[in-house]
Amino acid sequence: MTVAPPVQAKLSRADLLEEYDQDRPGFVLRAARRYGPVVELSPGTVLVTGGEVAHDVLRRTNRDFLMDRDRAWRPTDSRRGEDALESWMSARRAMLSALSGDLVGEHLRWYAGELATLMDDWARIGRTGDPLPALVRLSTDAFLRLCLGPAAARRERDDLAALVAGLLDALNPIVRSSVELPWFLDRLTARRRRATRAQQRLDSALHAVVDRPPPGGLIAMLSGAGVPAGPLVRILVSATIASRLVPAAAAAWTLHAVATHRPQEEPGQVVDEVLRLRPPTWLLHRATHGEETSGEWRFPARTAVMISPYAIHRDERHFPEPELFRPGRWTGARLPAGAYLPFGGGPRWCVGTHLAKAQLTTAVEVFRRYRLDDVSRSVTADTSSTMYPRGLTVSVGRAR
Ligand code: HEM
Repeated sequence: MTVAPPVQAKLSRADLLEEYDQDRPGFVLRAARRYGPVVELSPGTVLVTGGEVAHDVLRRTNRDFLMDRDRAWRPTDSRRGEDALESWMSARRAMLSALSGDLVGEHLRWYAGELATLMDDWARIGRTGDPLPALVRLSTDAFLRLCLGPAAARRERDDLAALVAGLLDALNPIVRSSVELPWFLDRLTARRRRATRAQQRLDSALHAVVDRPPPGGLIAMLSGAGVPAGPLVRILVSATIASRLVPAAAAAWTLHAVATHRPQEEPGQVVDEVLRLRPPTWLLHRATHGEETSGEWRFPARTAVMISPYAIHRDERHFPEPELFRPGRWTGARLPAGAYLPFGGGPRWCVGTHLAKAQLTTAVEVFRRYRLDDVSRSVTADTSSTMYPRGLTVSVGRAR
């Protein structure tokens, strides 16, 4: 027999949103402690904080749990069998394979050099100020250079970077808000029209590149592998957005961890521990269209499912003393599926995982060459969309 997730006690939807907006990660952790792995926050919205259920939901994405965040429940093209989904999945297979090959080796050498130049600049001043904007510029530029190839002119990358930034600026008020309008109202709002225009500008710039891809880059490689222009542009839009703030947030948390703890463990373990405590994508979203069950839980039709890697990564069964930063815990670690999800899971796990982990490991190696101290007054986590550090300042001494 299956049961519906419990309803969060006696709070109106407005009260719930207010409590959530005051301290989103704290809200999620309290809900996990109070109600267990699955809780219905309000009718139609379920929060998953248990790794086992999260793994099952992610595994069944594209079939039973869809990528839709659209509360209007319009017909979706994110379901198995739809042409748009099939072409997306085939483009992502091609991108995954390209990003695990030779392309990344040269890229990492360039990335290490750029990051060292940035650190040298900071060392000259003696401190970073807020490091996030510079890290955002670096991660955006890094992915665009990978796309266009090392020979492409700097100006071409800068032009595309401006369009990516424009689209994210336009999307920001929409994704940061905890209130979602029904689609027929949403599409009439000025903010949605602005986002649509920004997306069209980026789409057409990427189409122009895909029509005549510069040699030696990811786009030329994917075009050469037969990925059609339409799906290629779609996945490039998604990847250019995904490779801007999220990897920069991860790099900023890594800088913070190295400056605060001076960890001596393997760089890869340091990265795993940073992403455990500070997963930039700290909430994942899925939706049911029909009624679904997972283990003992029943998810009614048209449920918005929020999955919290942030809470899942604090499960004491797998991570004793979970709030402590302890990279050594990763030595010989064997975790059950769903216990660690910084890059998601199931068929829609992050396409950039290999690239992102390699960049972060490189970043640990570069950061360690400097004398770093956390001199921030207080560092808090901004969680209105991606989890990134606010208030971080690091004092930077010259390379030893
Ligand atoms: C530390 C850095 C990164 C983290 C923590 C991260 C995390 C994630 C997560 C959790 C998802 C799954 C979202 C979901 O299930 O709803 C995702 C998806 C995705 N990521 Fe990343 N990501 C990172 C870097 C990158 C980079 C560098 C790229 C560039 C290729 C990238 C491209 C993508 C794309 C295209 C998707 C969508 C996949 C799909 O829907 O099929 N990510 N990322």
